Amino acid sequence: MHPSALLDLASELLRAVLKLDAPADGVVSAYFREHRSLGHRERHALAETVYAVLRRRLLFQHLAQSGQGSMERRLVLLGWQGGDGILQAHASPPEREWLARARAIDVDTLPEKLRHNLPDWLATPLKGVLGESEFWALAASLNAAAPLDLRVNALQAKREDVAAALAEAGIEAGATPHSPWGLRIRGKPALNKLELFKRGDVEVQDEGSQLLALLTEARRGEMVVDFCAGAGGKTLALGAMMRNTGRLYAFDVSGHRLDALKPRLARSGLSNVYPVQIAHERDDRIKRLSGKIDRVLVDAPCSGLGTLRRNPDLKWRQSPKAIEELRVKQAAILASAARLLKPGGRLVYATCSLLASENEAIAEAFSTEHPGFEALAVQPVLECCKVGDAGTLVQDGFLRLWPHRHATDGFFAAIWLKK
Ligand SMILES: C[S@@+](CC[C@H](N)C(=O)[O-])C[C@H]1O[C@@H](n2cnc3c(N)ncnc32)[C@H](O)[C@@H]1O
Repeated sequence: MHPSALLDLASELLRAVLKLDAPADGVVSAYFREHRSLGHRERHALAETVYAVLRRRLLFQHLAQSGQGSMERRLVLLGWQGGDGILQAHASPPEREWLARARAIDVDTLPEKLRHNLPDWLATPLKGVLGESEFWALAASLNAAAPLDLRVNALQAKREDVAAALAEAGIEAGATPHSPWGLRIRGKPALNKLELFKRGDVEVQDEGSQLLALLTEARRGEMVVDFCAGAGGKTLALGAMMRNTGRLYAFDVSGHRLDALKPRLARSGLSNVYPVQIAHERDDRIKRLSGKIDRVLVDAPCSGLGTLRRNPDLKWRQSPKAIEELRVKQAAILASAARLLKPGGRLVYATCSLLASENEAIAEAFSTEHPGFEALAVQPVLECCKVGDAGTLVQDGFLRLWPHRHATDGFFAAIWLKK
């Protein structure tokens, strides 16, 4: 690939992503499948450029009002992540002059919106709950890349042994501050060719997701349901907590997502997991298990706004109307999943949303409408699981993780005991 073509490819890819009619990661992957000759570094440059533009879209669109060439080309020049050498060699002299002028603008003098790069419907409630100065810390962290966390499969390996094996492979990894299974990797090395990855000793999983699985305190020999299992990130953690005993049902309406669980299951050494595609949350198969389950995790479909570091397109693809629809779904799924529990059983509701409307509001409404469930405070549960600094992870009895405070994605969780 001639380097001059890279800027053109980046513009073409950005045009496709900015249609915002499909998740950006899917559009980028499809583009790379169509352009097989692109090398690792070229793919990295294109993907990171597109993500840089998505993160600062409002600022860049403002700056790109001047200049020449297509809008996408100007946005690519502003967000380019493939090294300045390529810009020096392959942007035209007028483009380079324009870029120098744009970069010299003091962003701090621009209107708020161009500094936080969030839509109003999202910025307003976040400011409301965090206050002005913390809001800006959150906005900055949402516009940075997320760290790479691993979960060590406790069934097969010890965290310190995995860290030592990674160090031998030249990969620096330190224990995550809260999850007992977590390792945070320095940089973004390719992991899937490592022997310890292939044999299922580790999975890529944000530390926050690990904590959600931990809140179930799933034990040996129990009947457990992961109600919205998806590709099974949390299912795998639950299965390891159960030491590969008992029965762990992985429900989801998406067969496609459950299919993605299968190779991960094969690596994990787990044989206690039963993936089940359900038609909807009131599927007959759920009725049959009613009152028989010890622990239910509801990792509900949500706006995903806690993952903006990884999925910056969501802030442009989500809308208040879509979130209202999700809220109805969340309440329906939680109510239906609750029927599975036996007396003394535990229900965990979780999202990766930052919005109280998908979190506290859903949990509080459930408590009001279900007197047969007693809300449990999250902190003692975390302490029981030997989670460090548990008190810093909770708010009003719920788990509340924030990228700017905890370096995790944004997560919420609530716990109930079935009386
Ligand atoms: C947040 S994702 C789950 C992520 C997964 N737990 C993990 O750790 O990788 C939410 C999942 O809920 C599923 N879902 C949507 N509607 C559902 C329903 N009515 N019943 C069960 N699952 C549903 C979606 O297909 C999606 O996989």
